[in-house]
Amino acid sequence: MSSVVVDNIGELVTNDSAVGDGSTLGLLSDAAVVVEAGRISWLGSAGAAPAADRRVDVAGRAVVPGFVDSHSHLVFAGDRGAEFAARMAGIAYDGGGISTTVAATRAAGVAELRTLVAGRVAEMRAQGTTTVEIKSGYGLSVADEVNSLSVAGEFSAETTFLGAHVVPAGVDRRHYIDLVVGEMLTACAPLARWIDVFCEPASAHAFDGDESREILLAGRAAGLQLRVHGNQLAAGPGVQLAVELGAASVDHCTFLSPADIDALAGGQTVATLLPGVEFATRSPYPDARALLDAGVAVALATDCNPGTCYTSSMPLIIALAVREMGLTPAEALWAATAGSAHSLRRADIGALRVGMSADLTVLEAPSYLHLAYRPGVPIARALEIPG
Ligand SMILES: N=CN[C@@H](CCC(=O)O)C(=O)O
Ligand SMILES: [Zn+2]
Repeated sequence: MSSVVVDNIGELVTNDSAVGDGSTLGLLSDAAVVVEAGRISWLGSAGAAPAADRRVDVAGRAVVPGFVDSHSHLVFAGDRGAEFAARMAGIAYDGGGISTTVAATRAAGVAELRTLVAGRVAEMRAQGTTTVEIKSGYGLSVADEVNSLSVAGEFSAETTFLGAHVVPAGVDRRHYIDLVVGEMLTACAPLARWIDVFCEPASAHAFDGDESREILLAGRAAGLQLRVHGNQLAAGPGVQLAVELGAASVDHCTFLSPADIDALAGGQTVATLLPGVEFATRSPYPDARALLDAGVAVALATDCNPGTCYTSSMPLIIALAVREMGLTPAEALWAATAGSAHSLRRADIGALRVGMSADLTVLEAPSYLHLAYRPGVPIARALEIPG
């Protein structure tokens, strides 16, 4: 079997406190990583690396675990730049613009959607993301949700059925929920690992607590694991429902009550924060410090979508988490890698250890600190390891 040594790593972030400096990030300086068949077979001091068939010299750059973007809506067509401009002029986001994207996505064929998603995934990889979760949710008919998930599955194993994104325009609410938990779920479950629901109290577009519970339980009965969009537009039932049902993740968490934080601290559900959304909707940022100080597991993701946050950049999200939510640079990097992997219940990504996937991101920098220190500068890229 052919082996590759990635050598001359100035600073290696492993996310393994058992190695290196003993910190949560498990920092090693002057390090090397040996890769065989896509897995890490050795890592340690560069001088002690075993012989390998090929060598990639990263010339003293920092290497971090590939970013895990655990929340994205990449399967869409169309553009909502004008909606963004209106929001910057003071119009609040309420989810109503989703119907614009649904119309454009339905009008696009599978081939066009495939091309669009391929471009977005390539854009993410060029910025250091090595795993991306991809949701449906802009089809909202049986055929269009199936098409969206089929395309998503060509690019990721982390596919999420989000038929319960909004009630489509002109469709009776109860009729649509029956479709989501019935024929649509039956058709989509074989194409997805996860089910998600946009849960908001008293929203014209999203689903309330009882509706969300019904949809999530139906998804679980169909073999899907649970994720929730919760507490994005207002405080509400999303977070506590997610914890009660043992969802892997509740995402947004923009408006949290003390009881929400207590529930998260006592449960198994990761709080996935999406600060690009607050940035692009002029909303208050979630109280990340309160979550971390309460011992809640926190992840970071882009939420890349055409409405609330059209960025594919995990480095931007890390910079926002540090500057706007008070995470330390180390907490932010951990949340964007190990934290997000945990939110996907994946033990093979998000850290660099022997046996784990060799998802390495190289930085045009001597230290991971530059991810937040140099916002907007394209310093991160997923490392291509020669086969
Ligand atoms: N809130 C629900 N869904 C997306 C936005 C969808 C859109 O506006 O197109 C989100 O995560 O913010
Ligand atoms: Zn989302």
